[in-house]
Amino acid sequence: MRTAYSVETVRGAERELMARLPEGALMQRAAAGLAAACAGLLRRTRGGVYGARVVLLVGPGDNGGDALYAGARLARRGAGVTAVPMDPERIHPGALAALRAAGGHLAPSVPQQADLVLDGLLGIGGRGGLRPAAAALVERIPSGVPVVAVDLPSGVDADTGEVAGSAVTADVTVTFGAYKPGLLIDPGASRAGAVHLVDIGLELPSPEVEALQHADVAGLLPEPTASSDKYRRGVVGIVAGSAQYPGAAVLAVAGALRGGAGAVRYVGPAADAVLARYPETLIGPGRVQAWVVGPGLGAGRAGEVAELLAGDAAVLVDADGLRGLDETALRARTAPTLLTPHAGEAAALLGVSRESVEAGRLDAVRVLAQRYGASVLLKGSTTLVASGGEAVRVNPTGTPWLATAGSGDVLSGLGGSLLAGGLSGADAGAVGAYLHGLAARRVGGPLLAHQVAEALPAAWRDTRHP
Ligand SMILES: NC(=O)C1=CN([C@@H]2O[C@H](COP(=O)(O)OP(=O)(O)OC[C@H]3O[C@@H](n4cnc5c(N)ncnc54)[C@H](OP(=O)(O)O)[C@@H]3O)[C@@H](O)[C@H]2O)[C@@H](O)CC1
Ligand SMILES: [K+]
Repeated sequence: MRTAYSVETVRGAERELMARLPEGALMQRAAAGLAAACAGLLRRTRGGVYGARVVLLVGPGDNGGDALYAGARLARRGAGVTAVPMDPERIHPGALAALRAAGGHLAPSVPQQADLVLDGLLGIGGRGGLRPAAAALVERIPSGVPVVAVDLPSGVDADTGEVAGSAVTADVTVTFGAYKPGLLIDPGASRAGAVHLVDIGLELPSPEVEALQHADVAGLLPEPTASSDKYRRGVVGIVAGSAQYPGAAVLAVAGALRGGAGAVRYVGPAADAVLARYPETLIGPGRVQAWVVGPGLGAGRAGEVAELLAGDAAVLVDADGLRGLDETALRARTAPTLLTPHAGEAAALLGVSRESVEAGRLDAVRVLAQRYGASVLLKGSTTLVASGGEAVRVNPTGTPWLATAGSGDVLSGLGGSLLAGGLSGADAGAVGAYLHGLAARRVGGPLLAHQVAEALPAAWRDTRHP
């Protein structure tokens, strides 16, 4: 599991640790880890540190201090180090002295000949979009030169991954003490490059955000045992499709058949289309452990959704099923409920604009989960899953190719199948999103939704081989 902590939590842990350590010790730990990561990168790109041209972009706070101290360490190993301050009047004095003592120097503008650029403009003290002086330096980063972000790429909001205006795009981010949510959530995540965590000894409470990894998923997947039969492995029922959208039913069944349930039952007007493609499907009402309701349902079928939500099986509600959901009925349920909106559907559920959901996805998914008393999977470039007061799960396996017709239908069937296999709403959402993304990456792009469903068994096996 990869865990991430808010700025407030990191600052709290940092205060506690600092009180027990000599002054400046934490910054030295950070700088040592940063310099080691830079030296490793320079070894890979040009064979070593000696003679390398290193440029430091230096902000007014401790993030700039980290960059300067790391620059001093690289200078002592023979690099030529130039520091470009955002504001020459505000620069960490001790760190600047250390750089100068090691042979580094200050320059007023960004040299265009460089082997490595360190972005030490802003770390967890950054607020809002980059101010003009910072943005001007970022614009001058020479293209084609590797960029290492110090703690996080400047311009990325540490707590949410939001980017207001310009931001650094790094090849590597060396982060201190803990991952920050903004390194796992887009658009921040895609600005961070490969993230390298330097342990500086912080003691942290439970995380605000987490991302499953292969081993976590493998541990949660419902595997059959010698005593399993198809009913014990769970039956998932699919209420999807309409005369207008029969394909949604086929794709939801396609996902459900690959999610580990022992049987898939289909209820709705697209039975012929479903059977033609998947003769394994049971047709018509019957007992199930979990329902999937919504994909391709069309308008005017809210009664069917309400009926399923009044029952005692787990329910995954997607797409058209999400229209006009009754908050009180949802909150009264005792079986797992998983809602899987995209940003537009989430906006309708919250009564806000789509733009405001897109701009604050972490908040939106938390509020939805709280308001509806359900687990909520918010689809998007980084899919998020929230449930009660638990850490929000960030899916690390997505690919932009998944933004294609029908891929959400496959995900809903898969998630329902995992619910039928006994997973909680949050686990079914997070594991479903993970496998779905992994399967899509296996297919590559451009992809078709049914290919993602077909690649699910291979993705499932992949989680066993890290
Ligand atoms: N936590 C830890 O355990 C450890 C933390 N360490 C390091 O300390 C870093 C945090 O340092 P920090 O608190 O000094 O804040 P930092 O990120 O340098 O920025 C503050 C400065 O930026 C400015 N500023 C703000 N927004 C801006 C904007 N949009 N555009 C432009 N400027 C903006 C703001 O200006 P002001 O608002 O004051 O005018 C202020 O001067 C952390 O990320 C890590 O690298 C390690 O050394 C040790 C272990
Ligand atoms: K930075």
